Amino acid sequence: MFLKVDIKSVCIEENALKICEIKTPLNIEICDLIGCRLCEEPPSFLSSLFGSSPYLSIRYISKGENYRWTAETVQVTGSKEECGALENRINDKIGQEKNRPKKLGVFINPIGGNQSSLSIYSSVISPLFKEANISCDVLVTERSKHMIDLANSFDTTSVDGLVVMGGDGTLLEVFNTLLTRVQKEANLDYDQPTCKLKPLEIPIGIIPTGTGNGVAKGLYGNIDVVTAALHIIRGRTRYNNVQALYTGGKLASFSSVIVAVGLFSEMMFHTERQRWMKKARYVFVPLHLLLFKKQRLFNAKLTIYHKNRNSLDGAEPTEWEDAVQLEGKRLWGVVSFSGDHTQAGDGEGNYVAMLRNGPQNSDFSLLVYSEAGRLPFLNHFFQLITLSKSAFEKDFLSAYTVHGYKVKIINDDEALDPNSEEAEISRILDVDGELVTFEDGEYEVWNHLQVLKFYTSI
Ligand SMILES: Nc1ncnc2c1ncn2[C@@H]1O[C@H](COP(=O)(O)OP(=O)(O)OP(=O)(O)O)[C@@H](O)[C@H]1O
Repeated sequence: MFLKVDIKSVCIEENALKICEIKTPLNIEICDLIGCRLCEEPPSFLSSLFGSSPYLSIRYISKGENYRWTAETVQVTGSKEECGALENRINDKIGQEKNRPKKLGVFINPIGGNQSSLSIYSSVISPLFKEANISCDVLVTERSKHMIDLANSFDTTSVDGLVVMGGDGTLLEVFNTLLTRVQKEANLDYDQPTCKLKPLEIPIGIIPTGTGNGVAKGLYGNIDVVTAALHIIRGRTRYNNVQALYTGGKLASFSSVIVAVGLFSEMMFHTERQRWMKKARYVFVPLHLLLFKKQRLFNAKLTIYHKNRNSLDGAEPTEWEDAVQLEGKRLWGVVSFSGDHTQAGDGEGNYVAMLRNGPQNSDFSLLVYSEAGRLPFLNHFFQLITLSKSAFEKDFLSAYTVHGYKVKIINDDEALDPNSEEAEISRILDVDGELVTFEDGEYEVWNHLQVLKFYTSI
């Protein structure tokens, strides 16, 4: 929306900028102002005769349906002195918004999703950050895993926050590196699942330009890049939980979306090999596997941990209960994802509910799949993507809310050539869309509360 008003219809109050004498008066909260600047009409014949007319361009956040935010403009006309005075008052007010970042480290994966991160940064994100008076240190990856080096050598004390442009995989590389570094610096025994981790204090924002953008959906309610940038500009933050994966007695990775073995890791393995298909591989590979390939079932011992029910309310529990042990059942997959599936309803916004309620709740969702018909599974798969409640009510699926769990694969196929593709697939996990190998057929996943701080206002 573009609005042109006279300076006399604008007034600033304690918490809001008001624009009256228009059809629908505007009440813009100070925290929703992006920035303002004094401009002059470009020189013309008339301006050379009568002098140029200055105006103040005020940019603000407008909140639409489905959590979609846009950047709008009010053009205020008046004398140069009046406009200059209003500009100073607005900028003073914005300056009092203490949460707002002034300098950001921007980490860009140029090949994620549609490979459009760089052009989105220069045409959309950088101009918005400039309007908000935010300066940026920009780092762009040149190869796979380069983000880990970039994050590792980045001085996080030189900025107020970080911005990741890419998908869940890029975000994972950044926070895996930084969160692990924090634990090392604090000298914590972070390879122990019950070790209380130190939070990563620097806030992270995500501009969703990957293929899988699950975290952004949970933080902003959609994967619109402008909405994401406006959340970052506003500067409000929230701590989120992470899952931590342990194998071979060590911490192997954190995760903010999904840890999966079986059908989902097999899908990710083949998806990675078809990168040339770009985004289409995320449709083609799952369909091909589900419709034409034999289901790879496996035996596993699964141990589920709940919070110790004897622990005092609110106190961090120090012991854990073995609640369920599933053994001897032929499984197709074991999948955990951050957030609580019982918050699922109908529609995209549920990602928000799932993650928003997460930090107070120490549990996360675990799905255990047994053999399923192809079509019922496909139906489930698409319901799962939209987080529909009915996705979790299937006879081939057991859904739990857990604090941690352990999987021990019981390999009954001794004849498997250890160098074969089959064997390779049986040793990998899908962690936020990245492939991670686990050792001796065994791994554990535990939830860690409020250790990552994200820019979000919802
Ligand atoms: N410049 C680069 N060249 C090649 N690979 C890169 C580059 N930068 C990052 N990567 C790799 O991209 C992957 C992360 O991609 P991300 O998940 O952010 O986007 P995506 O489109 O969702 O991912 P993917 O294409 O893997 O599904 C990581 O494996 C990372 O190592």
